[in-house]
Amino acid sequence: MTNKIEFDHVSKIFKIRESDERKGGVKEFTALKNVHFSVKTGEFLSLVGPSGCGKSTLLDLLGGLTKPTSGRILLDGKPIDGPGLDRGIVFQQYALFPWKTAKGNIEFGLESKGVPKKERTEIARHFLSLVGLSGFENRYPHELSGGMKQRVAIARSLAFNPEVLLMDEPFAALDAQTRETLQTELLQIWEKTKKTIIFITHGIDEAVYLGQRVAVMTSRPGTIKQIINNQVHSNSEEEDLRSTAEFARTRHQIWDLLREEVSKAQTFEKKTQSA
Ligand SMILES: Nc1ncnc2c1ncn2[C@@H]1O[C@H](COP(=O)(O)OP(=O)(O)OP(=O)(O)O)[C@@H](O)[C@H]1O
Repeated sequence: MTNKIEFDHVSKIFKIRESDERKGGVKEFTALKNVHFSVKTGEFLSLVGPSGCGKSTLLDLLGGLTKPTSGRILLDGKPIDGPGLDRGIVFQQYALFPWKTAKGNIEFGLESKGVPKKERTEIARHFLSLVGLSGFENRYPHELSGGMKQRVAIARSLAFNPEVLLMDEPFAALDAQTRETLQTELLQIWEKTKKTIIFITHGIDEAVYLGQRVAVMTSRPGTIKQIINNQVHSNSEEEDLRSTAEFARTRHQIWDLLREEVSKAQTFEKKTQSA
């Protein structure tokens, strides 16, 4: 398998205002430092890390929403220089147009891409069916549950046929049962569509359930601490993956890597609050 995405020694420094207004200056804040890893075509990579370690920053860079301060991010060997339809992004908040139906929300983006009306409708129906929402196409967002809205958001991203799906805690706002259902559905969608997926989460269980590999980040400045090859999927065909010994072992391994980073991040937060 070839590399779809490569982070080549990427750092990101933000300029922030001094908290002491009298100083009137600007100081630098290193959010990501020397991030270096790659993702294969068709791979599902989960990314976990303590709060504030730079997960969303990393995803924003991949989405082309911001640029690295140093280093390069390559997509199919070419540097990313802005947003593009080759990358779909799904955020925690569904960001649907409230005045458009589920189908209308999906069709809207396709319209701006110049897809003819008949084709737009077919594509919207296909992806609504893929996310289990056939029959709900004429519902407005306020008539859908949180899980359904997130399904529409996923369908909308997939409708552009992106090669890469970037997901920033997409299930974090959902209740536990809906979250588990959507995780299973996402795995099925990934198997059917063979997209390259990078999935950010706070949940270790979610990371282990979904990712073929799980990348663990350090506390700030964020960098990749370790990438675990997740064997949970290869060892079990029929059982509930979450109850296997391999799942528990991998979960434990990731928590061991994270524990120290979470405590560093908490110490930093306390220091910042008391400064
Ligand atoms: N535009 C910005 N300007 C200044 N600082 C920023 C900016 N965006 C992010 N940061 C800082 O960079 C750090 C990383 O933020 P980011 O949102 O990427 O972390 P995260 O790991 O996604 O956090 P969480 O898990 O809490 O969502 C944080 O300390 C944040 O305050």
